[in-house]
Amino acid sequence: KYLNKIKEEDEACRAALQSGNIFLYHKLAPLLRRTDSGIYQLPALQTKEEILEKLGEDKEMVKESILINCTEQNEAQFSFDVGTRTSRHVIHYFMEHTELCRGTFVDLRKAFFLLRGSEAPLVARGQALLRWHQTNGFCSSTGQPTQRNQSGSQRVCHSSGITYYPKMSPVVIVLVSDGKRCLLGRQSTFPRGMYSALAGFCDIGETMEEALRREIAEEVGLEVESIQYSGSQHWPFPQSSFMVACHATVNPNETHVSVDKVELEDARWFSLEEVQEALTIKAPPRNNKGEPTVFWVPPSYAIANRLIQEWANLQHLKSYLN
Ligand SMILES: NC(=O)c1ccc[n+]([C@@H]2O[C@H](COP(=O)([O-])OP(=O)(O)OC[C@H]3O[C@@H](n4cnc5c(N)ncnc54)[C@H](O)[C@@H]3O)[C@@H](O)[C@H]2O)c1
Ligand SMILES: [Mg+2]
Repeated sequence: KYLNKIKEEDEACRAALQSGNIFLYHKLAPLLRRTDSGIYQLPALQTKEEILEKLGEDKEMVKESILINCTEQNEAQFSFDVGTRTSRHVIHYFMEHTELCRGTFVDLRKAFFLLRGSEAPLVARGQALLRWHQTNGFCSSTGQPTQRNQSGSQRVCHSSGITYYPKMSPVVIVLVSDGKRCLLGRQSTFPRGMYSALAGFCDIGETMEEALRREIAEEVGLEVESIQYSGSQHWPFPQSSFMVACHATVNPNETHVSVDKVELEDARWFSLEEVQEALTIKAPPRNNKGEPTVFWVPPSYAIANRLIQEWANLQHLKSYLN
């Protein structure tokens, strides 16, 4: 309820910013702090904190922070990108003084690896909102500048009256099984050796089930028999996607895979043993060119990993019951 209030009411949001926590980014790369015990955290800065006070007149810019969420104690959480402003003074200040907040700006993919628990989705959400504001400054109907509200939950074109809201693209991601094996594929852009569950963007007007059946038919030429929903995830790469994750089965007598070579470099069936081995790999061994040398699957922060883990668990349960 409180989150909704500060999202909608400019005055309440300005007040929340006074005592709220701010997470810093530089050109969409979040600031992380390494603790003495070697754990990485998201440093939550306060508007009154030394580093922000030192900005002098530019301190006003902090008012442009975007509301991300609030904690259970009703502390508002904001994101602020120091790298997008023309003021070189500010950018240099932060790049040279990151030690003041005992941290460094790191690429979001790396941050996903380093952070634990709820901090990874929080940092992704902060980045997604900043990215959306940075790319939606103009109305696509009139070409006029759009104005944000204080929280950043929307932008309005006062000339056309159109209100724009932060956008996600729905994507269906599916782990196909024939009862004994699961189907994984890779795009040529994936790191070497990494295979993942198949995924695809939903077309306008499609249901999730229709998108799933179409993607599997298009990418590997298989006909899905049954679908089971597993979970969902916001995915910030390369832009905000809303990943809907499912398990699906095919007829064990109709498992011939016909790979669409435009979309995928390869797709094939993997046994439980192969999958189990891949799930134990935290960082794949690499050759002297730095390329992974074994079959591995996406890391635990990706919902593909959860699908693969669930499938392996189910196979275990089945063999135990037999
Ligand atoms: N979190 C995870 O575990 C996980 C795992 C696999 C893939 N993914 C993500 O799923 C997404 C979709 O997977 P895919 O690449 O196989 O999709 P896909 O099979 O639909 O193929 C991508 C193509 O779809 C078209 N397209 C249609 N609508 C689009 C839109 N809104 N944005 C971008 N392209 C669009 C483009 O031509 C693009 O080249 C990717 O962004 C990928 O990062 C996430
Ligand atoms: Mg795909």
